[in-house]
Amino acid sequence: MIEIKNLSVLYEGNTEESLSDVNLSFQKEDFICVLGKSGAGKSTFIRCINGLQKPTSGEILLDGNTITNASEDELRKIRREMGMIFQHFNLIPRLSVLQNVLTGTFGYRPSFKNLIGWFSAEELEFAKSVIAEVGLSEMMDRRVEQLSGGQKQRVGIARALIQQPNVLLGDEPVASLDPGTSNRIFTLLKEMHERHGLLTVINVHDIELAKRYATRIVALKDGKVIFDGLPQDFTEAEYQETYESQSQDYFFGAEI
Ligand SMILES: Nc1ncnc2c1ncn2[C@@H]1O[C@H](COP(=O)(O)OP(=O)(O)OP(=O)(O)O)[C@@H](O)[C@H]1O
Repeated sequence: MIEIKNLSVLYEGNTEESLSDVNLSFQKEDFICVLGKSGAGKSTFIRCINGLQKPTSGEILLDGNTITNASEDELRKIRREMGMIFQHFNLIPRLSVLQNVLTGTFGYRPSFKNLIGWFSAEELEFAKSVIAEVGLSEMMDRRVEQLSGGQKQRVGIARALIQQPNVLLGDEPVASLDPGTSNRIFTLLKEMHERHGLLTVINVHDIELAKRYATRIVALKDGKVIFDGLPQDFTEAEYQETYESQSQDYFFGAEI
């Protein structure tokens, strides 16, 4: 579904590549957690997939169509296929849950409709159904600034779902949340992955979450893929190589 071929990124002014000859192939069934210490290249990787960052060399294909060399018009279509969730949610604080979720349709509606804020009855119904899916029906009209972090991320997920994407990308979506809330958000993401057949690729710092929820782990170090495999095969040795430090025993001592 997504093919990543010889992907490299060298930012202007840097001497070291931030991604270096990355080759990966992702399928619809994958729920991928991307691990790596700070600066390993995780955000750059996600930004390349959704076309926000142009690689220095290499190519990314979505269902056989180039993302890397797409025109602005093609890129707009490709981005509609890809929902994105963020660490800091990127919501509009003074708008309601419903209004924020509806902004997820802006990429594919005529701009005059966005300007006057006109939505059809079907669009409103669909927005309400995705809000129900993330468990926020009771809060539909509440301003987003009044919500907790976990609730805000649920709005972020609903805003991605309203696009009816085939791919969901997340750049550290739980980094600002406590462990219990992070687990609940991952449970929701896994449900959405299974229910909607969404290829999911998420950067995460928390290895425990990755081991619990991912169907596949990709680890980056200095811009290179150093592990691509099943969560159970990401053991102490892989942890040490990825983070250059020893893991806490409980990660590997117990079944998680
Ligand atoms: N716009 C940029 N210009 C120059 N260098 C950049 C830019 N963005 C990232 N880098 C560099 O690229 C490398 C990878 O950064 P990236 O943000 O992709 O890593 P990361 O794994 O997501 O880190 P973190 O977990 O801290 O967010 C780092 O060395 C970083 O300094």
